[in-house]
Amino acid sequence: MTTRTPLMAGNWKMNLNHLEAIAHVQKLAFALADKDYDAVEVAVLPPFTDLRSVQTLVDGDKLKIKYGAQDVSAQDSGAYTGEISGPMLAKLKCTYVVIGHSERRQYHNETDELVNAKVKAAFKHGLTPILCIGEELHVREAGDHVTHTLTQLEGGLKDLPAEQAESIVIAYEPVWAIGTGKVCGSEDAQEVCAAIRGKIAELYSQDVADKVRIQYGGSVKSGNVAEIMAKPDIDGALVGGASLDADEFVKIVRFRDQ
Ligand SMILES: O=C[C@H](O)COP(=O)(O)O
Repeated sequence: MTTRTPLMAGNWKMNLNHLEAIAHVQKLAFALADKDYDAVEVAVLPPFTDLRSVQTLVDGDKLKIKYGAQDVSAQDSGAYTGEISGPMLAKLKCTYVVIGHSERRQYHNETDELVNAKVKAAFKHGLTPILCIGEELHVREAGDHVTHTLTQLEGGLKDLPAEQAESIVIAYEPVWAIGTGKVCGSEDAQEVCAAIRGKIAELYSQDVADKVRIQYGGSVKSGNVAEIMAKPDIDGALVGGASLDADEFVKIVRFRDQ
């Protein structure tokens, strides 16, 4: 039985400028102790413009907090105005990169094909993808949430070798629970996360499936995180709004105390 270290990641979305980012990470660093990092991997996912400042702080103060980006280009370089490449993020020593967040799928028309290309670009440059999948409300109401989410999973993982797949992080984020305050019931979240692990076992092997960390995301707060984390196939949370409040995010990291 593989032991998976929980990953609590704060997706700041389009919030906090680079000065605010420094103050925020300093607050987190001040509050978090070695025992927190021993139990949980903690990461922040700031906007691109903050990454250099966060890197300087993390390097300079030798912080144990990890960081990453919210998106990556499928291309390595070239005439792609506005895009940020894998090599650029690798140079900033990012550990993680969020790929296929529902806000990218919805507002930037990202398809499973593009998401798959971005996953491959991330691995090519030594970044660990946090691959986001999950259904909209109408899909859940129709009872198609598992099929829909597994189709996105298969699309995102297409042609990915097992040695890469085993280190990917999957974030199950039901779109209707994002930023709405409507948290998906822990049983419902577990149902989909178990199905995700089952599909990975089918696509690769049980050994690979046992290694992959699956996060839940959607209105996670200190008040509901413990119940969610009690589920066997949920290995962490991708936290949006609540990660902007340092005290609240620290409480989420300390989910075992809630
Ligand atoms: O990436 C994070 C998710 O979209 C969840 O956002 P939220 O915690 O604000 O609902």
